[in-house]
Amino acid sequence: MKKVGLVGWRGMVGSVLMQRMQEEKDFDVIDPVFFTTSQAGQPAPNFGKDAGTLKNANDIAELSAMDVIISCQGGDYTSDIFPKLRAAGWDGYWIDAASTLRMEENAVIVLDPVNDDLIRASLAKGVKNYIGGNCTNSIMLMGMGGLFKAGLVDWVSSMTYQAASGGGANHMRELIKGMGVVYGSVADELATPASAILEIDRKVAETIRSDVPTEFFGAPLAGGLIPWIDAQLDNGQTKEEWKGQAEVNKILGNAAPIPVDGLCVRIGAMRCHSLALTIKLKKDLPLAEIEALIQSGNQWVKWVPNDRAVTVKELTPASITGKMDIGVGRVRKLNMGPEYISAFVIGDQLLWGAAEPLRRMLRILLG
Ligand SMILES: NC(=O)C1=CN([C@@H]2O[C@H](COP(=O)(O)OP(=O)(O)OC[C@H]3O[C@@H](n4cnc5c(N)ncnc54)[C@H](OP(=O)(O)O)[C@@H]3O)[C@@H](O)[C@H]2O)C=CC1
Ligand SMILES: N[C@@H](CC(=O)OP(=O)(O)O)C(=O)O
Repeated sequence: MKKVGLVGWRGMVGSVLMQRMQEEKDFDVIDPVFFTTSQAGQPAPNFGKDAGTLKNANDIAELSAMDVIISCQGGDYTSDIFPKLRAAGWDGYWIDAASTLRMEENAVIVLDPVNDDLIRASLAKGVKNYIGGNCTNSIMLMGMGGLFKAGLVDWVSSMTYQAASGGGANHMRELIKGMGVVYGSVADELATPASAILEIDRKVAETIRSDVPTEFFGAPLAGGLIPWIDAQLDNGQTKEEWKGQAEVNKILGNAAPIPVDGLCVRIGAMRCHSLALTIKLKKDLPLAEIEALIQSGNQWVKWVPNDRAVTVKELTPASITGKMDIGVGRVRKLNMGPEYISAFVIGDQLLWGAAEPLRRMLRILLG
């Protein structure tokens, strides 16, 4: 059995990965070794198999004994440890959730329902680094992969609605605390049906401006939104927006890049990222044909007809959270012309957006 080192297993992405690996019985077919940067020597978790004690995640010799390492520990860890490991001659497979290595020439961004061919060709060529994609891009491609595969996409404008979990566990907690603070500011008035709505609104606005916690997001998210995600680039894009075109085209292995751009916005959802897409197709196709192509993308596409009742029930974070489904709906032709379509794509950003592509890459390696 292959020795698989797991780093970052107790973090948020790592915990979802452990949950999925248990569900899919991945631990039955590996020899797991758990690493930590802070708890070395303590008992390792037991996911159906005794794994002894936690090893030091900064110990290059311990890491070098692994056939495969999966890291969900974050970009700083990757930047520090990965070069040292390779410099020490380690030749195993590195699977990572962090963005650090994604655009490196010797790394593949993994999303096998979309780029299985590229992954297998890279394995055959001896590539050893397999990196999970940005959550928003992975969800978009899981939803619209059928159209990309058919070579029909001329360009994509991608406007996103990204959940708090994209920032990490503390950001999710801050969102919930903020919701509580907002509610608390008008709890008495809400209990009194006769109270004036404009007074409630005034108090809520004042609370959002001054009392909602902003330590992690830097701005109030509860009852609002933040139209900026990640670092500022010189060209006016955010880093999150830059990743759209760069990563999507790398995942697809495109020699001629398809333009992908738009604005990324943080909203008060817990762990579902959504995208409102405008897609320019290369030709005018009947809507039924476009719908069939999208549905054929992969088995996780959950097609939602462009109908009010089913859309408000099925194409929402409430419906999609915690599931492997990628919801795709609101598909229709736009006024701009017959080649222009809209689509709304939604997925759990901790599943397909982070953990799932990593465990599926491990399965590909195990054969
Ligand atoms: N959040 C997201 O949506 C996505 C994240 N990623 C990548 O994954 C990386 C990890 O993200 P995320 O899982 O959110 O990070 P977390 O902050 O939840 O976990 C990272 C590490 O923090 C340490 N840690 C310290 N205190 C605790 C605690 N109380 N509970 C659990 N862990 C603790 C653990 O390491 P130790 O055991 O060594 O102390 C853990 O492995 C990111 O940096 C990013 O590169 C990728 C895609 C999406
Ligand atoms: N930046 C994403 C989450 C994330 O971790 O992305 P990446 O893996 O590209 O750093 C978000 O905030 O929603």
